[in-house]
Amino acid sequence: MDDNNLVLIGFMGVGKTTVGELLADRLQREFLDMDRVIEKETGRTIPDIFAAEGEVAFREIEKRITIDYCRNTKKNILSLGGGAYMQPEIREACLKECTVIFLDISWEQWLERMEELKEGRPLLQEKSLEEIQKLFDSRHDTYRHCTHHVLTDRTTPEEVTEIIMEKMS
Ligand SMILES: Nc1ncnc2c1ncn2[C@@H]1O[C@H](COP(=O)(O)OP(=O)(O)O)[C@@H](O)[C@H]1O
Ligand SMILES: O=C(O)C1=C[C@@H](OP(=O)(O)O)[C@@H](O)[C@H](O)C1
Ligand SMILES: [Mg+2]
Repeated sequence: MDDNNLVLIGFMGVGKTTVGELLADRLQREFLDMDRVIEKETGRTIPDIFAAEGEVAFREIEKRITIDYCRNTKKNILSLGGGAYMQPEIREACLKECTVIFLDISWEQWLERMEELKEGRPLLQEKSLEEIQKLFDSRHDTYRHCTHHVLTDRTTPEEVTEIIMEKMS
């Protein structure tokens, strides 16, 4: 395996943070959840940033910090926030500098998990189900521009980690 960062992308709640931690353990690499990095660097929680400054301001902070980590670190496992990859500059930096793993999930399977995901995710609290499904569909067209694609339906985080390990070997 090369020294590239491994970047996990996919919709809110698909398992980027959970799988990222497991993967880092298996590979003996450092794990960085970009939402947590943003919270540490700004001294505020993600919901606080959305509430006080709005989504546009959050996206600017997300862009600056995510691109910095993609370009200027090596050998880490980075889990991105679900919307980060929609920003062309972030996508370009990820595809140029990192190995990008798309964790995919069907809408039906995601719906089963939705209620437990609302806490701490402002977009899931403020949007209707119809709006969330539209966002889900449109984002999936963009996530497909990746290095590796892993469907996570009916698969445990440990199994998803194993699938990624096989793809990397
Ligand atoms: N493969 C999976 N199967 C079932 N539940 C999962 C799976 N991956 C993650 N989860 C659960 O879904 C929730 C969201 O996971 P998380 O890793 O925070 O997602 P993300 O970082 O992509 O938003 C957590 O409660 C986690 O335990
Ligand atoms: O999809 C999105 O736009 C967002 C996803 C969240 O991260 P997770 O994908 O880890 O939930 C977080 O960055 C923020 O609430 C916005
Ligand atoms: Mg996460």
